[in-house]
Amino acid sequence: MRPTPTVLTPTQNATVASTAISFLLLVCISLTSLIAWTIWEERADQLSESEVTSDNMSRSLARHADDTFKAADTSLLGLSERVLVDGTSPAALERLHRLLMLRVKELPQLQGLAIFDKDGLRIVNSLANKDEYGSSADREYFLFHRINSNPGPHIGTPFQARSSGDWVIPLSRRLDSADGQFAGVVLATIHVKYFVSFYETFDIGQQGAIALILDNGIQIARRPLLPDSLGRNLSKGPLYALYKHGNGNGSAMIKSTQDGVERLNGYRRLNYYPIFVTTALSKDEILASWQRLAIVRAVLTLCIVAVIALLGMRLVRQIKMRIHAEQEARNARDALQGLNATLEKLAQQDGLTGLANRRKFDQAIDHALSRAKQSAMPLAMILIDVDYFKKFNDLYGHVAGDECLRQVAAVIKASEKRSNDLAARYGGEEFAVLLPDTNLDGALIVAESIRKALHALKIEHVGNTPGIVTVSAGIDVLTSITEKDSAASFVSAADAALYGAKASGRDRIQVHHPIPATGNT
Ligand SMILES: Nc1nc2c(ncn2[C@@H]2O[C@H](COP(=O)(O)OP(=O)(O)OP(=O)(O)O)[C@@H](O)[C@H]2O)c(=O)[nH]1
Repeated sequence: MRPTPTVLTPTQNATVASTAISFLLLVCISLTSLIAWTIWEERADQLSESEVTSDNMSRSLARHADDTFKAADTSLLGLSERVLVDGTSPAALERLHRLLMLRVKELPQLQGLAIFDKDGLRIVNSLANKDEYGSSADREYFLFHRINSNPGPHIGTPFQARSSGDWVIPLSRRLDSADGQFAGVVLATIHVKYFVSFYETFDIGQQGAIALILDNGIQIARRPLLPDSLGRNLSKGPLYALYKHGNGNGSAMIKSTQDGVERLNGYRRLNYYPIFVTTALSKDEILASWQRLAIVRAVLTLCIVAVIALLGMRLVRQIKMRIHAEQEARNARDALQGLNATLEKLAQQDGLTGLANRRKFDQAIDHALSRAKQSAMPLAMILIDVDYFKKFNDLYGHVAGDECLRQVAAVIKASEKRSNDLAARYGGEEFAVLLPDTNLDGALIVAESIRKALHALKIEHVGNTPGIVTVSAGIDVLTSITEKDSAASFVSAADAALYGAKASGRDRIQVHHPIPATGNT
């Protein structure tokens, strides 16, 4: 046996449609959110990887700068010792000059070495023509050592060497006489381009930057080397603030005050010298490959979401069409049921008078009989017949006869006082009234009221003795229903009474039992 299909109510159908729309929205939003979250996570990973790279580079560059300054500083210590031990006799200075030239050749970072006396006058230098560029009294490093008794190394602001015009970083130490008085300065100048060339060997992208910055914020080397890079004071910038307030190492995303580019800056302090190195990778370049991938992913995701949305909308449309079709089918079914009910009613109605027809009346008798049997209540029937109706038709015509029957029917219909009372056209000019729970007295009252009401209408009928249309009626009342009582016997008893009424002069009521007839006799 095929299972009966489940029919949903309109509310349930609407719920199905809205659930489908909600599901569709949920899928689209979830998918978009998931991809957006993944893309964002990948961005964070990319930045975090670059942070590690930048930190590693800063570490190795700090080590390189330490080694570079250390090698030069070691030479300065050796020279100081030599001057103190050998003195400054012409022969000693001649040996010293050769030694200085040798050191400069050995160490590629060195631009030159020089020793100055307490007045800043050159004692000896590493130049081939040792008599050139005799004084440094105006140089920052000389002025620094003259007033600072600290014997440690000093790294000053870069300047252009008078001998070559190259930018150099001065690394110097103070010379003290045997009695502790300022005796001069021993100086090593280090090529800025030595650092810059080294920094150029690293892959830091087109917009990356590497810088070497003194502890006081003065920049002493940078890649790329801009015209105002060297000697620039960065102590007011955000990177310097971070460096000063942290432990000397770290990283941060900072917008450069030098060229306006936003970069991820890793910074690290040198171990032996008051300098820190910073490696900056451009944020745009770090995120460039991520950005390309993110755009492709976003476009693909939007395409997928659009396809899902389109298919989903089609599905929802089909659901709505199905709901609509079901609604229409329901409406058609309701209309059909209404039509059936009308047909059913018409099938039980008399076309001329609108009263119940014979078929309906027969059904009603059966039903009333079984009810009366159960309830032991009386059941009455009145059969009514228009007197001399053949004559009426003959006198006034069939159409007038029909109209007369309609008027008689209306009078009889008015006798239906209770819901179970039923007035019917029994056939031709004969009518019947079924009165459940009604005894003889009640039935007589109803029959008499019909007869009188018709009198009151005064429908002319010259073929009838009173001159108006009258009716005769026969009544039968069943007080206690037995097995031998049937619809047929019930009707025939009433019919017999009606026959009696006709026979005894018409326009009267006769009861089936031998009870004296009432009326105008
Ligand atoms: N106009 C019209 N006449 C009908 C209709 N049904 C039955 N008749 C007529 O009613 C008449 C009944 O006549 P009879 O049965 O001889 O009875 P009667 O003339 O009323 O005489 P009594 O019943 O003895 O008083 C017939 O002429 C039928 O043609 C109807 O629907 N319309």
